[in-house]
Amino acid sequence: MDTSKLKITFIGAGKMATAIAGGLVKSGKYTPNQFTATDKSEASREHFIEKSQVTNIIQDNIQASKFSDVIILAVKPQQIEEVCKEIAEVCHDKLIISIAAGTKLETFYKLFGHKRIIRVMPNTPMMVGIGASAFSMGEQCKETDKDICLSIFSPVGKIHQVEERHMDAVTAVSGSGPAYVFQFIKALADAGVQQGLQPEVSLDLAAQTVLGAAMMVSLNQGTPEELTKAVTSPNGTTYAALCCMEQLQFKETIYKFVEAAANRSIELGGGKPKQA
Ligand SMILES: NC(=O)C1=CN([C@@H]2O[C@H](COP(=O)(O)OP(=O)(O)OC[C@H]3O[C@@H](n4cnc5c(N)ncnc54)[C@H](OP(=O)(O)O)[C@@H]3O)[C@@H](O)[C@H]2O)C=CC1
Ligand SMILES: O=C(O)[C@@H]1CCC=N1
Repeated sequence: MDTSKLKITFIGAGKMATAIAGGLVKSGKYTPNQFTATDKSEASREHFIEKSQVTNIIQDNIQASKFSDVIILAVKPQQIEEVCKEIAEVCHDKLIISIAAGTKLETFYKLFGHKRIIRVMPNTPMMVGIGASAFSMGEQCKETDKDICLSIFSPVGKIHQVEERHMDAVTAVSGSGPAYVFQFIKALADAGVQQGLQPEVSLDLAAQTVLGAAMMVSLNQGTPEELTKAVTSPNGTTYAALCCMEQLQFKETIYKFVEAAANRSIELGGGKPKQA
């Protein structure tokens, strides 16, 4: 679709809005003047301008919403209600996209008095064009609204449509996921330092290894199991490490922290976490 005339407002210009706007400008699919952003915090406003190249940033949420076609709600879940109540009167004819963790479509229906809302769970690697996101459509969304949503999130990564009941799982896997991977990279690099490597060499080797392995999965070079097998020589170094990982319950540990994130997403949406 032709997005050249689309006007988009971010309410909240923090880390995630910066990643989306910055990634879209870098992709060349949008120009900085198609975006407006608002933020209460001066530090966030300055960071947003510096990283996204978008300079149209103000403090008035109503003004910023009035003249845009799409409003992206990018404040923390705890700030969503206040912001929606403030801008609802100028949003009757707007497509609303929320990226807030946990907050349900039903909540937005009540706050806006219409159902032209899309819930998206993005992630910060959008800043470098390799995001992963999923979305669920509100009941009054048109097919063109889906096209608009795809035109915003697909230039900066992959996007999947999911049923809303799966949004907590998406949040726990790909929304929070970059943090798990950063922790893994840091630990792998630190372990390399412990084995005698220079810190910058070890960090580069660790990051490049994660990047390469992820690319192999993403480009369908094999299943993770097949690709693991290809690295593992009989009774070799990888085999020794994999035995140790199994003993340390590596997989079970991942299940547990992903469950903790999903449960927190459920709580943020006003629900009761699932029992383990
Ligand atoms: N960070 C991530 O990786 C991801 C975040 N999300 C979701 O995105 C949303 C934003 O997260 P994130 O970018 O990390 O958060 P940030 O805190 O970085 O950004 C939110 C910004 O909104 C500002 N703000 C608060 N109240 C208002 C208001 N009334 N009007 C305008 N601006 C306001 C905040 O200012 P102040 O700090 O002064 O309150 C802050 O600068 C959250 O709902 C989160 O669940 C989803 C996927 C990934
Ligand atoms: O930590 C959070 O709550 C947000 C949602 C997903 C990633 N960051």
